[in-house]
Amino acid sequence: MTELVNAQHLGLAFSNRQVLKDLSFTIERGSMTSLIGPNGVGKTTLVRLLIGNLQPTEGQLVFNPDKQKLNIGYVPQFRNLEAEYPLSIRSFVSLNQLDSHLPWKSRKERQALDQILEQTHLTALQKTTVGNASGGEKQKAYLAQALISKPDLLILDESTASLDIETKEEVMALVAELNREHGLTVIFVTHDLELARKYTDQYLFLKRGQYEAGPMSQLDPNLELD
Ligand SMILES: Nc1ncnc2c1ncn2[C@@H]1O[C@H](COP(=O)(O)OP(=O)(O)OP(=O)(O)O)[C@@H](O)[C@H]1O
Repeated sequence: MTELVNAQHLGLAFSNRQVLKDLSFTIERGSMTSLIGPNGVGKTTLVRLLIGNLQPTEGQLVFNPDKQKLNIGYVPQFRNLEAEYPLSIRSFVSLNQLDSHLPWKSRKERQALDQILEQTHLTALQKTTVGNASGGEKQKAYLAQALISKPDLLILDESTASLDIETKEEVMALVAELNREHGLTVIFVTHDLELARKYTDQYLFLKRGQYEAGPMSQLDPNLELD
């Protein structure tokens, strides 16, 4: 595996409040890492650093290949879209397709859409309006929308919270399949240690002023968050 992200002695302070301190870790290409830790410990702050909308106050984030910013796919916590939401799943996914500024889709863009819909098992549902899709289908549509821009890294930010257990599993099984078959690199921000253990191979555990990182097999089996 090659490194995608190398965080070197990262620190982040908001005015006089130090949130992250001397944080060093790597994210390998094709890995699935759970970002865990109690409420308020700095997980969102770290995500904002990775996305590039905050700059570290100490240390640095180095990307491989060397660039200022990664192309990040981001899937937020599930938010329901009402039944009246009129876009089809296909159109919804294409909202994030930034290849051209033409008012119509090129053949290449249509093919890319077909491919993502297939990879996320949404082909048969592509004409369904998002408003009429189930919770799991909606979350898969958000996932497909994040993937259409071919991100270097997919961040699932509590993306399974507030879904029922079966749907959480369905979404994570799909992410794991995308990781296995297409080498997708994933950071899963979660409080759900069961899902983290089942679906991800690495962990980064932020504690107040400290952290732990390593293969998931080394995470304390008795750990409880919050
Ligand atoms: N823009 C900001 N200005 C000042 N303080 C901030 C700012 N953003 C976050 N913080 C503080 O930084 C700390 C870390 O917040 P952050 O949202 O990163 O935690 P978190 O681990 O994501 O929490 P949760 O699990 O509850 O989402 C908190 O004490 C928060 O109040």
